[in-house]
Amino acid sequence: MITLALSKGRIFEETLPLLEKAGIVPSEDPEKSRKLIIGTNRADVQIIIVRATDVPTYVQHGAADLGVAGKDVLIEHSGAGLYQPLDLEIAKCRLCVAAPEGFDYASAVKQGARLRIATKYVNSAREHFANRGVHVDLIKLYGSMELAPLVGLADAIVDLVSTGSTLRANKLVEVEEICEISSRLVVNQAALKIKYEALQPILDVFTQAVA
Ligand SMILES: Nc1ncnc2c1ncn2[C@@H]1O[C@H](COP(=O)(O)OP(=O)(O)OP(=O)(O)O)[C@@H](O)[C@H]1O
Ligand SMILES: O=P(O)(O)OC[C@H]1O[C@H](OP(=O)(O)OP(=O)(O)O)[C@H](O)[C@@H]1O
Repeated sequence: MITLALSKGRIFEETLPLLEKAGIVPSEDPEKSRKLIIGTNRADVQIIIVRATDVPTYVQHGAADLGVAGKDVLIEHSGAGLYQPLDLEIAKCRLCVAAPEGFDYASAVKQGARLRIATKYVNSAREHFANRGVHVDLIKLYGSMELAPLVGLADAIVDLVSTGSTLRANKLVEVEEICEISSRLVVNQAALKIKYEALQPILDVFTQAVA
């Protein structure tokens, strides 16, 4: 049995066409079903539905043989035991620093001010501000980062931006790009050896599909 870990929403939807090319069709839609283990048209392939941030953990421990996870998630996770053979170029966005429209971020940085930064991405944020020599207090949040500066919890945020509509709706502006984000295939290193004959054809199809 091959077990693939996916999160509901954009990762599941954007991975579907790749799976189809590999001849794998899920037998249920995770948006409609409460099942966490979904079968496929192939008796030897199943899909487990997990939180996006949990995908690397399931694959690292071998509870899933492979999975799809955003680079943002992989940077925050240690990545130990994970083979990352492929950028699938799906779920594309960028990790950014954003601040309220009226906040002069550049001069605050120039003056050496200590900034309060709210984010789910503490490792990425810590590294970014350390590289730039900006003093920050990081405030860990688990979602809706855009709210933090609006209610005085933070001066700025580090979050994902795609169309920019969430920032605009909350009167925030992007002040720095940290890195581009897309989702990667992650494979359990031991599974790749033990289940090579079953896994390699799937990896090959995915590789061709994104070439
Ligand atoms: N607006 C976006 N546009 C494109 N890709 C995005 C966007 N937001 C997030 N992503 C990418 O898709 C991945 C999955 O996002 P999703 O919103 O499904 O989960 P999440 O809510 O961030 O995670 P969790 O449920 O664990 O808190 C993210 O890790 C990121 O790589
Ligand atoms: O620049 P935008 O296109 O507005 O996308 C950015 C938003 O998307 C993500 O959130 P989340 O995945 O929770 O929201 P979504 O599913 O509505 O994109 C991210 O945390 C931002 O809030």
